[in-house]
Amino acid sequence: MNHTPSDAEQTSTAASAAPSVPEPRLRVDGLTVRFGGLTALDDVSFEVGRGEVVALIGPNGAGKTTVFNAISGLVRRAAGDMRIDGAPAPARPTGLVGRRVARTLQGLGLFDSMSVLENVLVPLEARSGAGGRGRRGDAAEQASGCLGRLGIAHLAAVPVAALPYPERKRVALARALVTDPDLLLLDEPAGGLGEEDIDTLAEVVREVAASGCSVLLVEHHVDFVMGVADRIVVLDFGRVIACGTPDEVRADPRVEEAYLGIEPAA
Ligand SMILES: Nc1ncnc2c1ncn2[C@@H]1O[C@H](COP(=O)(O)OP(=O)(O)OP(=O)(O)O)[C@@H](O)[C@H]1O
Repeated sequence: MNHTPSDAEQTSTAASAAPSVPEPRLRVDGLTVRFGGLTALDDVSFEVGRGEVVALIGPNGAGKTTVFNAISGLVRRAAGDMRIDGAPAPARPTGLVGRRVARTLQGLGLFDSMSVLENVLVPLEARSGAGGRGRRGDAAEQASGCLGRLGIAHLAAVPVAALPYPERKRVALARALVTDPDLLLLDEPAGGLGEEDIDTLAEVVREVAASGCSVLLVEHHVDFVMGVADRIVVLDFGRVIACGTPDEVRADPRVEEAYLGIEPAA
């Protein structure tokens, strides 16, 4: 007997034949965070794909750092779902262990009395616990390689306290990159840097993304963001007011009004 497939069967066959779409590296869906009576984030949704650079921009107090803190499990969500490679993001920071997520901090958070190399070894030693001799050797090699990648290998033995701010920022970036993360969260990476250092930073971010690592960055330096981001998410008063390519976001009158400081045309 001839069998003509029903619409439902056709749809089901088409669905099973369709190539599976990989999960985004990070999916934030309906994220809401409250501090007492203040709603710092209100139903925020966006994604970061694999090897994609996404920038979060917005005025002071818009909620950018709170997004990072929520992803890191440092603040409690009132609502929303967050997934890293399809698995729920942790509710506590310790839940990030083993998740291949690294973050830099606005305040850098370096150990000033320790050398550059010792600082960059910290996450590797934390990962391997006490570690055996062999693993310590591997870690030192890995850390030195990372310092070389960021052009600061010659500073390995220098105490961090003796370094000028731009070099300290490179150390903080090296400490995040040394664990070879799949998702890198950069909190104001260009802040306090001169033009030359910002150009170098942009190159590093592009290289990191080209290697498959996804980058989510919070940044006020608009030229850096426009040059390095594949997509930009604009927050204002805890809500997403625009999302798109740099050109799309630049042309959006809501963004000009809220953030870029240009009066929208009447
Ligand atoms: N731990 C906290 N307790 C109470 N309020 C907080 C806390 N953290 C942030 N906020 C408030 O939440 C809102 C969002 O702050 P957040 O630091 O995320 O903004 P931001 O966009 O990163 O700002 P900036 O660009 O100045 O760093 C602000 O009104 C801030 O005062």
